[in-house]
Amino acid sequence: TYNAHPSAMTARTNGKMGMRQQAEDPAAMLAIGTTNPTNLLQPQDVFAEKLFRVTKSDHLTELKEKLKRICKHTCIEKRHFHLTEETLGAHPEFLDRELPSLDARIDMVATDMPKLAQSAAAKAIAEWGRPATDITHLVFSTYSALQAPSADLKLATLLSLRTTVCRTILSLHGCYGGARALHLAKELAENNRGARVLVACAETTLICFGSPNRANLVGHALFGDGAGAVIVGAGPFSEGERPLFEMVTTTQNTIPWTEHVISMQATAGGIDFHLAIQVPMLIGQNVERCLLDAFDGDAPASWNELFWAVHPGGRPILDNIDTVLKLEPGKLAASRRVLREYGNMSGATIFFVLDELRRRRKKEEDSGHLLLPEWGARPSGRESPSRPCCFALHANPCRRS
Ligand SMILES: CC(=O)CC(=O)SCCNC(=O)CCNC(=O)[C@H](O)C(C)(C)COP(=O)(O)OP(=O)(O)OC[C@H]1O[C@@H](n2cnc3c(N)ncnc32)[C@H](O)[C@@H]1OP(=O)(O)O
Repeated sequence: TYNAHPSAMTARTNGKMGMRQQAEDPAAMLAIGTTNPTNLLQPQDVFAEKLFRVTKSDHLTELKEKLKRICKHTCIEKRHFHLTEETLGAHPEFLDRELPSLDARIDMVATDMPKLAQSAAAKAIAEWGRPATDITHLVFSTYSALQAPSADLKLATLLSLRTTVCRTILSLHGCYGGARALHLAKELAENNRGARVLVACAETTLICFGSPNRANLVGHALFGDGAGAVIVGAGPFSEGERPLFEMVTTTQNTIPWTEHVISMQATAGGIDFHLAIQVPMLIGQNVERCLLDAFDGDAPASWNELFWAVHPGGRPILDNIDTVLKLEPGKLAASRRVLREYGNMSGATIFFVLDELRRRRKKEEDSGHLLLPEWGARPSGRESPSRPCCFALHANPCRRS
């Protein structure tokens, strides 16, 4: 309901119409769940051999050697995939970009991708401890949503969310989808008193898989499948709710003229993506300026005063952030571990990093040696360097002074 007079609008929205009042405190993450497909776990050291065999590309010896070199440099040890050799056997069109395959891919992800998200969300809801019907908003991000009714409705149905749940889907945001979904959830939670927002992100490379060529080689070496979910809510909290990370501020920043650097395009043969070789360099050159913009004059004297939850887009990206921000060794350990264990799961990756960080903090707390700083930042998580998002996070809201 809109009214030209602001005070009339306030009166109306604070009245009986339900959750329109603002929350008392900043939003916080109340629970985190992650999951990976169990179909295929692929060690990185045999990935090139296997990919070239299953795609019948063994004759491209030079390309295979290059993928082996690239795989060695990723610092990834293993990745999970939904797509199996059996599925590829049943869908030879997935190998040949000239053959139409988008319909078959969409059919498969339409069923399987919401189930992957369901598994992560169910873990988050179980940790949260309240019934799924207490969720008021759902924000779902994926680069595989090319259909309506879309994956958000399917996920809401699978989880038996109430029919009044307010749903939003973010499509083709790629790596910054998880961060943008969290950003939206913060705004929803803080502007609707009592709201509890389920943020979910599920990514599967099935939608873009193809036979190896020069253009997709790095993608083959980097990306994996996974899903993450977080419950976001702002205070007052109900009994049993435990804030994990307070989401203090969120910003998004654009590096001009970089739209061409990372892109995705739906074609009859699946989604094509492009990763320019300059990505790590552009991030290195711009990360500090984006952070200074985000902190808006309030930046700490040293970036080492913060803990870091960085989207591990690739090993040289993390290396450049380390170098430029002069981070102490181990500051990006959570991001590096997630990259090593799962690869780059695009938008879902940040949920794994946050989960890893809270595990590390818990371990430190239990041992009585708390090393992780109380305040943190989460730069990156972008589909392209042109669209970074940044959070300031507070790891122990109860201790806030
Ligand atoms: C922005 C975000 O954060 C969002 C995302 O997650 S999107 C993904 C973003 N991530 C990236 O773009 C980073 C990808 N790059 C990497 O991880 C690394 O560069 C890499 C593992 C591919 C190679 O590691 P490296 O230390 O750069 O090794 P280097 O010896 O220089 O390169 C190895 C080969 O890869 C090639 N290469 C590197 N980056 C490439 C790229 N983006 N495209 C094509 N080829 C590439 C090099 O030309 C080199 O080829 P030759 O062996 O034939 O000379």
